[in-house]
Order: sequence, then C-alpha cells, then structure tokens
Amino acid sequence: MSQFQLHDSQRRTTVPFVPLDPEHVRVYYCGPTVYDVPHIGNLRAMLTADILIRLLRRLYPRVTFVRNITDVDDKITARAAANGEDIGSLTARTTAEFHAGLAAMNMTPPDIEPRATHNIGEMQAMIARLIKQGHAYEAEGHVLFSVASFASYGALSGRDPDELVAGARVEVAPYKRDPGDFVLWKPSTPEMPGWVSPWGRGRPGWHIECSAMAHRYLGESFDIHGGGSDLLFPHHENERAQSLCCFPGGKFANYWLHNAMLLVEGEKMSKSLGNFYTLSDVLDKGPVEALRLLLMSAQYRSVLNFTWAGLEESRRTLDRFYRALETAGAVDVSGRGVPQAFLEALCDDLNTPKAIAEMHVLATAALAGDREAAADLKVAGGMIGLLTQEPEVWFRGGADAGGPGEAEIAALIAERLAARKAKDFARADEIRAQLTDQGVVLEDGAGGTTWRRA
Ligand SMILES: Nc1ncnc2c1ncn2[C@@H]1O[C@H](COP(=O)(O)OP(=O)(O)OP(=O)(O)O)[C@@H](O)[C@H]1O
Ligand SMILES: [Zn+2]
Repeated sequence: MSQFQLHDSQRRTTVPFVPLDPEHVRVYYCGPTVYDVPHIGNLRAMLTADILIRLLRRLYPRVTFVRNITDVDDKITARAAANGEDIGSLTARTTAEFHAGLAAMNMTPPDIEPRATHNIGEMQAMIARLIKQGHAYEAEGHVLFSVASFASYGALSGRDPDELVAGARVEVAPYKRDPGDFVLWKPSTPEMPGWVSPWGRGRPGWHIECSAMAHRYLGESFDIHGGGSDLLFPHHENERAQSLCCFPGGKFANYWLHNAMLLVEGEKMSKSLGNFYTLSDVLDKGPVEALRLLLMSAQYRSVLNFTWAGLEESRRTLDRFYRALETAGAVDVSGRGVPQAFLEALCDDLNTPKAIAEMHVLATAALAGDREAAADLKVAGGMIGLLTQEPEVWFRGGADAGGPGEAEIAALIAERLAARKAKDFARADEIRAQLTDQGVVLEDGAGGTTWRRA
C-alpha cells in the first residue's frame, strides 16, 4: 500500500499520515458561511477536501467526512437585512445553491453536514465548561476566551501571542482582560438571532461553532482538520485553543491541512473584495471538468492565479485525454486498480500536477494504440472526478457543438432544482425557458430531471 504523506500546518513539515484508528479515518472541514453563492476560490477549498477524501477512501476501509454549514453569523444577519429577506430564507437559499454547485462539480458530499443553529446546546455546554475550568470569563453579557490561560496559544499558526496582541488592528473592547481574548458568546438585541443561555439571550462566536460540531460528531481527537489558509489564524488557532482547554485529554486535530488561496489578478478572490467568479460565471465559458482540472493544476499549497486562458488550456488538456480514450475504443475498467505512479503522486501530499503529468504519460501511450494505458487513464481520471463522460459526449457537448454543453446543462438543472427548493419558481421557469430556447427539453420524473436535445 502506498504511504500517504501530507503537509501538517502545525508541524510545519510533510509527514507520513498515521491515522488514530486505521479502521476509521475522521476528517473535519470548515464549511461555508451561507450568505452568498460560493465563488470558485471557495470551490478550491472544497475540491482539496474532495481529493483528500477520495484518496483516503482508496487507502482506508472507513472514512467519516464532516463539513459544517455556518448558518448563524453577523455577515448573514447583515446580508438578510440588506436584502429585506428573513435569515431563514437567505440561509436556505444559499445552502441550496452551495449544494447544487458542489453536485455540479462532482464533489464528494460529506457524511455528516451539521448546521451551527442545530448545535447551540453543544456550544453552550463547551462554553460553560471553559468558564468552570478557568479558561473563559463573563463580561458585560459576553463570554470571552482567555488566551493567557492556554500556554500553547499561537502554536498552530506559529505566532507569538505578544506579537499577536501588539498587531491587533481592531479597537479593543473595554471588557476584555487581554486584547487577544476572543468571543465565545455575545449578547443579541431583540431583532438579532439569539438563544436563551446562562449568560443572557445571545449568539455564539464563529470559532466555538466548529469546535462544538467537531466534538459532537468526531469526538475529542480526530485525524485531519482542513480549510483555506485564510482560516489558520485566528479561526483555527482559536478552535484549537477552545477544544484543547475544554477536553485536555484529547488531541483535537492530529493533522492540519490548509489550501493556498485562489487569486485573481494577484489578489485573493473574495466576496468582500467583490473580485470573484461564481461557478455559473465559469460554466458559461467552459465545462465543469475543465474547472476541476484547472483547480488541480497547482498543488493545493501553492497559490493559483485564475485566468480564462488557464480554463481554456485545461479544456484542451481534457480534449487530449478524451481523444486518447476515443482512439483506444471501449475498454473494460471493471475491477481495475488505480495506476501505481498516479496513486503515488496523490499520496505525495496530494500532488495533483504530478498526477496529471502521469495521465499525460498514459494518454501518450493510448494515442499510440496502447489500450491498457487507455484503461489506466480512465481509472486515474475517474479517481479525481475527470473523464466521467463518453468521448463522443465530451466532443459532441463541447463548446463548438452549438447549444449548451452537457456540463452547462447539468449545472442549470441543478440550479433550477435549488431554485424550486427555495420556492423561487420564477427563476426555475426562467431556466427551463432558457434551455428550451437553446433546444434542450427538460423532463421531470420520479427519478429527477432528465434532458434531451429537441
Ligand atoms: N480565494 C480563496 N481561495 C481558496 N480558498 C478560499 C478562498 N476564499 C475562501 N476560501 C475558503 O473557502 C472556504 C469557505 O469559506 P467561507 O464561506 O467562510 O468564505 P468567506 O469567508 O465567506 O469568503 P470570502 O473569504 O470570499 O469572504 C474556507 O475554507 C475558506 O478558507
Ligand atoms: Zn471552522
């Protein structure tokens, strides 16, 4: 069996992955804050998780993948107010859009997807315990975590606590004992979402949400905690502090995995900067597999600059792979193992560029008539969510076929389903009308929606 090595942010080096329980690997990922559609930067984080889980499932008999939904947050409250929409409808709609986008991207769904608002009791229990153990204190309706009470605060992100305090940009609230102390619970005004608690009606801080959900579903110690590098500090540092202080017998996460940012014009793609592309922006110009391949063209720890030329190049790479499969004709891949060199590339800290280079080697052989290589190529692609179509479908549905491509149609169907779930029937009808205009007929049946060209 290939040995999986991954870069652990806390150890700051690449180490062999040794699961706590080889029979059952457990992973926690920070999920989206549901106030807007995901952008393709968020999708890079989700794709890193997807590749990790696909690999772990090859290597271990059982994997539990937990990814939360943050559905209580001040950004959500503010957006709902700005939209004149109630919070429940905003979070339901954006959660449905998130699910539809990830399904269209062929991402592995989590086994458990807890919502913050369904875990308030767990958060309150942890906060009460932290107060009792002297790691948190109440002040003016807030409960704060005392960073001075945790000697290894800063160890994950490699920051010196004193430096952190000196560098704090935000104005320090007068009730904090130490400027680095962070909120576990805060009071809510009547129009804000809130829950009854021993500290008055209020709402949780963001960090305690993940600590509580990770504990509830994975216990005091689990294998891997992942997320984007923008979450390393303060979010993950604070999650770790809370969890280790609350459950000193546990390890919390044994390995920390962080993907680098997706950039656009050299800047982080983000909702707050407004420089982002959504999945549907991209699907207007290229198929889903091209976006997956583009996001895998750099190893997850390297920054990746998004360009339309890069998307086009990924589509051409896929053309080459599909051409290789087409040349070989039908190949039988049932029961076939993943090619060793390809698997080893993924085991090397999810080195997707190296894995794709292995696919090129196989494609070259397949184009020269090697049918075994074509079968290997198909299996390798399938493992990372590529080459999932028949070559004729890929080429027929390609950009120059006239009418929308398969991936685009699938994405529109997913979006229409999300719109219907959110009771946005106007949008759902608009999507059907748009597809009809483009010569695509939808048929709703018991098993879901199918389509055919008119
Ligand atoms: N540009 C990016 N590149 C890669 N990953 C990203 C990028 N932006 C956000 N992420 C990751 O996406 C995941 C979901 O994040 P979340 O929904 O909290 O994003 P957000 O903070 O609302 O987005 P933004 O940072 O755009 O305001 C997190 O793991 C986060 O680290
Ligand atoms: Zn988190």
